[in-house]
Amino acid sequence: MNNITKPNLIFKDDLLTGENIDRLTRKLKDLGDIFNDKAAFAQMDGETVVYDVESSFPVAHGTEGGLFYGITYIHPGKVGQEYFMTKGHFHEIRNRGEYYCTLEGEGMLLLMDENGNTRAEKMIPGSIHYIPGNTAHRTANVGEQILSFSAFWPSDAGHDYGTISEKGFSEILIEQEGQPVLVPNIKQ
Ligand SMILES: O=P(O)(O)OC[C@H]1O[C@](O)(CO)[C@@H](O)[C@@H]1O
Ligand SMILES: [Fe+2]
Repeated sequence: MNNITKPNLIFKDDLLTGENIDRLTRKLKDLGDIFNDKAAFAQMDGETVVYDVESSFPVAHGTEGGLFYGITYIHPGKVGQEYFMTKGHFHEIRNRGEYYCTLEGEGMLLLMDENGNTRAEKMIPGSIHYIPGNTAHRTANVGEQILSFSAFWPSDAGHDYGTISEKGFSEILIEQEGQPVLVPNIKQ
């Protein structure tokens, strides 16, 4: 394998044409509970798009043994010191894992286990990230352009947003002196 040149991804758009495609846009007004700086949030336009997700569902939701594919595009921006980021979730069937592959931009993937231990992985174009089962995941755009990444997850995984929307992650990602830094979440 050492001498093989890895191909560029060429399926970025092809899989996302045709039937069974879902397109979702999340705006600031949909994400009021995830940002800690409520004063900064209140000053911003709720219609601002934070991220778009295009997903391909070749089988019905809940089908055991199938796989879904999606691309998420997170716009650059911050609410106070916190970067624009996804809602974040555990999977409804907790032990289901997922892969992310970064396409463009610069990001951080936050991973939190069920004991509340949070860690972060840097996302750069081409980086591949394994999200184990029983792990909440959230992605933040820490760059100045769009962060896009593809995701592959089991069609029976489902999304559980409840825990995260209530308590958040145990650590939050903020900009300090121009750098992304994880700090304890006072909400917990
Ligand atoms: O579902 P959230 O937390 O808004 O984040 C969107 C991302 O998560 C997924 O729902 C899958 O885990 C993808 O479709 C997308 O990459
Ligand atoms: Fe997921």
